[in-house]
Amino acid sequence: MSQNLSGNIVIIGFGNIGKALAKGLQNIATKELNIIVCDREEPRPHENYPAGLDFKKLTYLSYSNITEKNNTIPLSDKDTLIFCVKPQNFVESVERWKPVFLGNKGNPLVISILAGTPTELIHKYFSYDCPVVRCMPNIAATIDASASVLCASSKTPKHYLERAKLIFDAVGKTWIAPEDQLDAVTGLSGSGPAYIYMVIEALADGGVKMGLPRQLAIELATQTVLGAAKLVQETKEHPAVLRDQVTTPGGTTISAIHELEKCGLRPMLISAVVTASEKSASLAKVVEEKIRKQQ
Ligand SMILES: NC(=O)C1=CN([C@@H]2O[C@H](COP(=O)(O)OP(=O)(O)OC[C@H]3O[C@@H](n4cnc5c(N)ncnc54)[C@H](OP(=O)(O)O)[C@@H]3O)[C@@H](O)[C@H]2O)C=CC1
Ligand SMILES: O=C(O)[C@@H]1CCC=N1
Repeated sequence: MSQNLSGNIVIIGFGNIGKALAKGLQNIATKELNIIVCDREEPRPHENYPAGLDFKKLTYLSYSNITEKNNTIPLSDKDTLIFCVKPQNFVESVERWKPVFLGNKGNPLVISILAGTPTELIHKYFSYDCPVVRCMPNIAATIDASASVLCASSKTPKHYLERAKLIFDAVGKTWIAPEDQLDAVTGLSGSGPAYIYMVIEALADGGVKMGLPRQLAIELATQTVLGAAKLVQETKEHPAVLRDQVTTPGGTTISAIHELEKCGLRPMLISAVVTASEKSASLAKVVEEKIRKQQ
């Protein structure tokens, strides 16, 4: 897989997801494939970094150690820029980093993982010449377990989408989907890990309430979520079929399911995905407004 990737992969924005991608991608770094990360500031000692992140496998650029005057790193067609900043910081990040990376050598692939930001806006503000791919990964990229969904802009030749897929294949599983599904993907698998952490925490609290030690309760809740997810993935059974296999007639599980139905677990999770998808779609306006003010 990694033999087809070469050049530079530049991650702009070294926050939560930027660090996760850097941690995942450092494993495919070679003499021919450099991973460059860019943020406003130098790494701060008190910051949280993913376990195993190795700064020696990365080149780190900050506002203070690179300036347009003293360094430019013109990227070519075989290089890739991945924007990992918040939508409201996209315009500022283009202003700051475009002069560093866009010389006259070529047009790198530009990947945006910004929630809610259409490829058309990336073209409009960054470049109409560069190929543009939009991707929604998730935080499990840190351990090569991301669910990532990709789409290319209509102007982008297919082989660039294939390159983007190779990059995200290195940090988990990937799917290709039409761009109009990316907000729904964001509400489901982009934000989804947060919902599952809440589920794990609440299950563990239930165990603690019933007398289990906290650490054991967290480990059991985690393994239960992992095992249940793996069973769906490996058997490809509908989740309802697997749920029925746990639900012994007159047993414990059906009593709990009755309680979950009364409390509205399913409508609650459906609403969570819907509201996060709608919020994602609304973020395009934030970027549009920033672009309008800049022009
Ligand atoms: N977190 C997640 O699980 C996922 C996030 N995303 C998307 O990724 C993007 C980032 O999210 P997240 O990592 O959570 O946010 P964070 O705030 O954790 O990270 C953003 C990082 O970008 C930095 N930054 C801001 N402006 C610039 C700039 N001009 N140049 C370089 N770096 C800059 C920020 O620095 P500073 O702190 O100084 O502002 C910060 O370190 C968002 O668009 C989000 O929609 C997509 C999928 C999953
Ligand atoms: O919360 C957010 O906006 C980002 C997008 C998906 C996950 N985190």
